[in-house]
Amino acid sequence: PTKIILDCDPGHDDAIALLLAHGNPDIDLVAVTTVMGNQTLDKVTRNALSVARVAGITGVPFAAGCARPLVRRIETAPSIHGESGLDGPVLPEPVIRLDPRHAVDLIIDTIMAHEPGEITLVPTGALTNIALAVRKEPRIAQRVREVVLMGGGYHVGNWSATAEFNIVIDPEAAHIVFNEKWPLTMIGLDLTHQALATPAVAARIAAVGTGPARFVGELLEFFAGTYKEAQGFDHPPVHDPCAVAYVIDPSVMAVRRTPLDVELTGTLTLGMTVADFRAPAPADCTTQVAVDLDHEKFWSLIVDALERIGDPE
Ligand SMILES: Nc1ccc([C@@H]2N[C@H](CO)[C@@H](O)[C@H]2O)cc1
Ligand SMILES: [Ca+2]
Repeated sequence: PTKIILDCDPGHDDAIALLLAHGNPDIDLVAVTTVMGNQTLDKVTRNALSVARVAGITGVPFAAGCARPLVRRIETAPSIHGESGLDGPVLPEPVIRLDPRHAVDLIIDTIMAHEPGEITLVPTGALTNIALAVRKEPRIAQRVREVVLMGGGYHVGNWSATAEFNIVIDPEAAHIVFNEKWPLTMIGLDLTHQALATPAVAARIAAVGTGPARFVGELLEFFAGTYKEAQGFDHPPVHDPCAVAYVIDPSVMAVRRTPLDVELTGTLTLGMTVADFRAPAPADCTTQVAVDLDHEKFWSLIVDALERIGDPE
């Protein structure tokens, strides 16, 4: 199995990414860290611990990270995720307790305790924790197997005309992460807007018939409502599990090697992830973007993970 650290801001789709990572046998979830974003740090952290209880995750360290971006003021997304950050289902009282370390230290300690090339970093929120980790311990840049992140978009924005939420709420952190020399796969909105939770998908999930499946159903019901209201989508795009799915089975999406960078001074383009598709990609290009999703294979991974999780309680 591939060992991953999931750095997240639950968030409806982060929660499903956590369930997928836990349920899929090809993933070894070695640590979970939280970062502000969809809601404040205390809320997303409490949400992560609640999802851990729903999923039956034990023996995995969870640590809270940064409560605000490196430079700018915090910005949350209650219009999509609600006041709690995980509105919809009843959230069970957490049973596991937080690791006492800061997320940045848990990330560094975990990577440095494993052999080079063993740990894959999977950020599905702002890149604040990841940026600070690689500044505090630069050696992680050559020890990490790869960074597979949900964020950005080469032709799509959702928090502005040109920028995606995870990137634009902390563009300086994103600039740091995108410019390290580690292998980096950007799973942006161009890809994740293909991961639509249609009624047929919701029906397949409901048919699993377990508590966690019902929990996901309630998440999707709320997410569908806010996505329709706030962004005019008929079905909600479930972004974050796409990053975990790529780690499980890279054939679930087509990728394209291309230089990437993050705009820090644009008026209309602040936080835009700029992909240079001019051919050929330079020999030293270590970044790639996801372009096309195998919808059927993706959702089957999620249904399979829920079937394997069963009813933990
Ligand atoms: N409108 C909106 C804002 C933020 C998010 C969160 N940010 C990323 C998508 O932009 C995902 O990680 C998701 O959790 C989703 C929708
Ligand atoms: Ca997220």
